[in-house]
Amino acid sequence: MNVVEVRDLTKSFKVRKPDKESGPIRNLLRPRWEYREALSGLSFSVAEGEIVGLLGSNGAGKSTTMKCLCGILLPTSGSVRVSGLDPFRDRAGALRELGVVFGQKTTLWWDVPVIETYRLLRRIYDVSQHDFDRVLENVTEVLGLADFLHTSVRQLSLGQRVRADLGAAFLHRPKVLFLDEPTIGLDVAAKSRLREFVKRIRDETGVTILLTTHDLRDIELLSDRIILIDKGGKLFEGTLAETIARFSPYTTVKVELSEDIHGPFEVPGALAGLESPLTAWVRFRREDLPITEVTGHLMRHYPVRDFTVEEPRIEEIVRQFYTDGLEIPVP
Ligand SMILES: Nc1ncnc2c1ncn2[C@@H]1O[C@H](COP(=O)(O)OP(=O)(O)OP(=O)(O)O)[C@@H](O)[C@H]1O
Repeated sequence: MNVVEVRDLTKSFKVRKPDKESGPIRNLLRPRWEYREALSGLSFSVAEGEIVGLLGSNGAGKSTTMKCLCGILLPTSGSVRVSGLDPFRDRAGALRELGVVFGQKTTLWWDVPVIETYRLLRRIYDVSQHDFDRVLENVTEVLGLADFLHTSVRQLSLGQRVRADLGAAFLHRPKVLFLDEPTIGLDVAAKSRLREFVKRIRDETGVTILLTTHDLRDIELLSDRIILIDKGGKLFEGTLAETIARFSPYTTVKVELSEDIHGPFEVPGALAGLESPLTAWVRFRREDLPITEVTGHLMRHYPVRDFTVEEPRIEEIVRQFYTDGLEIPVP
């Protein structure tokens, strides 16, 4: 079942059109307007229990999509549904179904202990004391909140604050979590802990997660599937394995030889060559040539001391998308 549905979503913003001919006073008093299209017919869906990474470079339309999904922005056209509800027209209903965490902003009250915000949220969401106690026990354990549940938010480290935010987003047991840059600004250890928590929450509760992030490790370690957007439209969507197969269909094997070879270094059906007298490489399309065939050929025909297989990484593919666009690489 799809918990998030986005269909032909467009969103335009009315913005002042700078008129260089007119002076600043005239621009202020008689502004001219134009429309900036942030989303231009975006469609995607997220199934129950999935973690999907929504990716795109700056200005691609990720935040605008998230805001439409939270009911903060009214789409210009198209539709969004969260658990079957229109988040703009039925905001209260939709908000019960979703929890939101912004890595850059907190939803917690700054001056009061974390537990006090949680108690207030219990009343806002009308969660029974029994359910609240059960979920609180669970998030405290999963997110490791016990040490700072009674500390005011202003005294927390960034990593603790984001974990407390995650707990707050989860108190009413939403079906969907929107995580907007959840690991931004965290150090390596805190990032890694937070990723573990997110994975554990999903595995233990089956919550559906839509994630935007610029951290490519978040994508690699958390997402089941990615959706790449650019200029407000979808460029590609697929599981991590599909993305790798589509955009990086080649594998490279680095070979260490135990002695010089006389003659060329060749593997049928692959590109291959010597890097130095005792090191060589083989590059081949995984779809055309099984790796066992390549390694078998190497072992039979060359004095191989060791070899390493370099599989493509999703991180590299997305990095390439950010820098060069989506071209299928040629070996
Ligand atoms: N309130 C607004 N008024 C005018 N234009 C806006 C507004 N919000 C977003 N935009 C424009 O819409 C486009 C998409 O912006 P959006 O913030 O959704 O991108 P993003 O993918 O979240 O970028 P980033 O990674 O930098 O956060 C951009 O061109 C942006 O300038």
